[in-house]
Amino acid sequence: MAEPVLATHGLSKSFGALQASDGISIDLRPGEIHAIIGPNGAGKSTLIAQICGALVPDAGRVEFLGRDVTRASTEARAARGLARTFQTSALAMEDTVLQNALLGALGASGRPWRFLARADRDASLRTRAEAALEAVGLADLAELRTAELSHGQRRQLEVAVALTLEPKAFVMDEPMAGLGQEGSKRLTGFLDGLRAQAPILLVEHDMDAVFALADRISVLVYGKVIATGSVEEIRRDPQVRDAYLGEEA
Ligand SMILES: Nc1ncnc2c1ncn2[C@@H]1O[C@H](COP(=O)(O)OP(=O)(O)OP(=O)(O)O)[C@@H](O)[C@H]1O
Repeated sequence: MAEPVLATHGLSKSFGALQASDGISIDLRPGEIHAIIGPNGAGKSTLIAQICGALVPDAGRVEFLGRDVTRASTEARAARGLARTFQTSALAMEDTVLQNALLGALGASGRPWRFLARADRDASLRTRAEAALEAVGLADLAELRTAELSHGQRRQLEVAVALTLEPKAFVMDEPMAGLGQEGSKRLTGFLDGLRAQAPILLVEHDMDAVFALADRISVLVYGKVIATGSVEEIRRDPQVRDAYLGEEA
């Protein structure tokens, strides 16, 4: 089996008496979408925060591309290719779609921010930004103000910004939230193709999307992984049905 791109080993994190992560070991393999599901308060966001570097675990390790990054900063992990997407606030709404992509490309280039004013005249940055927009299907909307994009298109733009960093793995926190049925369906189709660029660790409540996309699913309950398996294995698992899926599956 291929080496995992990203892995946690026994991650544990408490808030006072509350054990939000309880010895979590999961991995993300090349080319896959691994979905993390579980009821509200199960610890999904806490897990992602430790994987991306926003929270330091009490115990356990995070490995990315074969290296221990448990103590690395969020920025250091991002620079190595760990892309956390769907923090909509990161987009500059009054700027154009292309300017947002250029901002990502500038960040990726490591050039100082004072280059920003001239970024659109820099051929290499522009090429990188335009290629990312092309990849997510927004090339035709490059000159539009970002505020004019639909919610779904903004999420695609966030992926484009991430793509300028040439990510080795995506971590996505509820990308379908607020999209509506049509938008979710379109984004599902888009993410389906994106896994070829880099594997995706996907936290999502939308079970249609999860069942359509996931190669593997891990179920988190009270900070513990109670099951990991294929869509079929998870749908059939009596413990999972009890704890989370109920009759939905
Ligand atoms: N900074 C914090 N301080 C104290 N308790 C926290 C903190 N962050 C999270 N928690 C608690 O840890 C538990 C796990 O929360 P977390 O947000 O990780 O769950 P979640 O699975 O992402 O939930 P949701 O699906 O509602 O987003 C919850 O009981 C939450 O109240």
